[in-house]
Amino acid sequence: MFIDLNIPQQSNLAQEFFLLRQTIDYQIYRPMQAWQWMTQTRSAPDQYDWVRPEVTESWQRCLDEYRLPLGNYANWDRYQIISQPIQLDNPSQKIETLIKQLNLNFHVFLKEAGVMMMLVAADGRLLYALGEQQPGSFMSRASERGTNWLESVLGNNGIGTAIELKKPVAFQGMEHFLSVLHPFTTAGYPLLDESGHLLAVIGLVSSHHQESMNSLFAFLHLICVLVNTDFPVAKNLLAQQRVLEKISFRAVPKTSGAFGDAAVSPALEELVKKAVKLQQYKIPILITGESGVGKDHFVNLIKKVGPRKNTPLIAINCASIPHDLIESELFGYASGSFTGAKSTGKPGKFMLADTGILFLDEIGDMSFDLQSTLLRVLETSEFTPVGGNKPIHVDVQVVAATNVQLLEAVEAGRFRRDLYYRLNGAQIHLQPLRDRADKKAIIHHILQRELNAISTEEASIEICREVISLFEQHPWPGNIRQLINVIRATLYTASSRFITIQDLPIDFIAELKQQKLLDITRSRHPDAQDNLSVMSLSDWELHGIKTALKDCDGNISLAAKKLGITRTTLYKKIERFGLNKTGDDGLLYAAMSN
Ligand SMILES: Nc1ncnc2c1ncn2[C@@H]1O[C@H](COP(=O)(O)OP(=O)(O)OP(=O)(O)O)[C@@H](O)[C@H]1O
Repeated sequence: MFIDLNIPQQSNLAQEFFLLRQTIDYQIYRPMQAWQWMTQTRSAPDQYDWVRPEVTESWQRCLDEYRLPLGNYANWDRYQIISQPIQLDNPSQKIETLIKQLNLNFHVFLKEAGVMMMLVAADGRLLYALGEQQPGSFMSRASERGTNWLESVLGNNGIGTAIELKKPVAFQGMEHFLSVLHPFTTAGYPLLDESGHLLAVIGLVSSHHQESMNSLFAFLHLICVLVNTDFPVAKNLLAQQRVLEKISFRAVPKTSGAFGDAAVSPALEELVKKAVKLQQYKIPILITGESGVGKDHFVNLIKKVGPRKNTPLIAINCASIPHDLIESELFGYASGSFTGAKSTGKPGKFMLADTGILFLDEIGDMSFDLQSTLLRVLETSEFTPVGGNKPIHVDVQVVAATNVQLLEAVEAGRFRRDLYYRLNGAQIHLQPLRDRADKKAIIHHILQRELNAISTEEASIEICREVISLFEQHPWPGNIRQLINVIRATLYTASSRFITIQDLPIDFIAELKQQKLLDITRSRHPDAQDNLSVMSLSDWELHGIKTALKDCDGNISLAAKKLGITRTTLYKKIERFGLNKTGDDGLLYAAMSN
């Protein structure tokens, strides 16, 4: 089998790489000091301006959990090649075959670039390595089949840490715990099965560590995208990637239960059950909750599964009935009762709802004088059509809904107290989406539903995890209605079948920024490159400080907190970089004394 290098859409690659870079960019980079400090103090530095948190955390594991020795030597006594045969399950065997195939296409590049590509089993043992190494060197031994790359043996490294964290990760130079890896950059990309179970890791090791982490990661990513395009098993596995923010949602076969395609979590189901019971005793139900939480939708659900499921559901929007038509709308009229009336007469909503449910939507917005008319009928279940002379008795289940605080309206004299108690036989409150324990489940359900609606059999639409995570964090002031609108606007106007932040509607992006869920750089177009990756270390530091000061409007305390350093340290750095004179961006930081 020859693998056709069918490179996916460039725009997707650019977007994914942009997302990836965000995870490996430093604010300030000073691993040498950090490493020396760690070897002297036997503790990982917790100041974020030294090394990235991933580095600190992995060093901490090396110290506390694996108790690796410190110093200028590798953990040779535990570094070993495990000789017993490596049993691979089926998917890993397929991946190994694939990597061998990729060798046909990459070996020249690997050789020229001094990069080793490795396939490592989930237990940390190396299965296969491509690329040439100097005989007798550390790397030539570490690339033998069976070599154990786990963190507990070689300290943090792209491969072992990817196994530990089950996410793509890279380390360069002195970010490695063991000095034997200091001359290298290591990167690893885990392949997971659909349930998140680790199958193997594809790793790269480069001997040119300076500034090479980004390009190594990009190359690794390219390999994995190629795996993804031509390898059905891996396609599903890679779909689960977290840092690559790859597929999290794709269309699945449609299923429909008692509630159709509604998002019904156990909590909502409980409320439906309660409402069904209330209907059995014909107790008026008052549904409350913010706009868009699904009050209307809820009424449809309780009709679907309640005792009145085969009877009419008649809805009245109490806020919009014209005042002079209210009586005829509600009670109907007898033939010829007024000019313009139909000669046959017309049944009103109460009549139409007989034996079924009468839904009084937006009851809190009903005008005060109409409230007494309504109260009268609710009390007797009887009404007389306009122009008629015989009262009519009806059997209706009354359900009202409002997003107004009705009790407050009662206190303020805008809503009749007696009507309030008449409607409020029992109250069902639908919480705003942001407060619901089942918020994520609802979001996921609706995403899935909308994806199903738009995906075709041939082509699925996929949504990157970062977008989903923003959805999960957003407070959704417009509740489920807003959620549906944003999802639809995103899906229907997306530039490709892989949805990223760039596809979100502009007004929603603005809302995310306002909520501080998205910073400006995260929503920038992926093609907007900057030169951050080729800055010197002190440029990094300066850049980090300036950015923090700007973000915090010059507030020293906040900026120091953001940078993870003390105010005194920040003042010193400001002085060192001459930021206490007027900066090139016109800010005089020295004037800030907070
Ligand atoms: N559980 C749910 N599953 C799927 N869709 C839902 C669910 N709840 C609400 N929706 C959808 O959310 C949107 C808003 O719901 P609905 O109109 O019922 O809200 P509301 O609380 O009545 O709003 P308002 O007070 O503004 O009238 C509708 O499109 C509805 O279909």
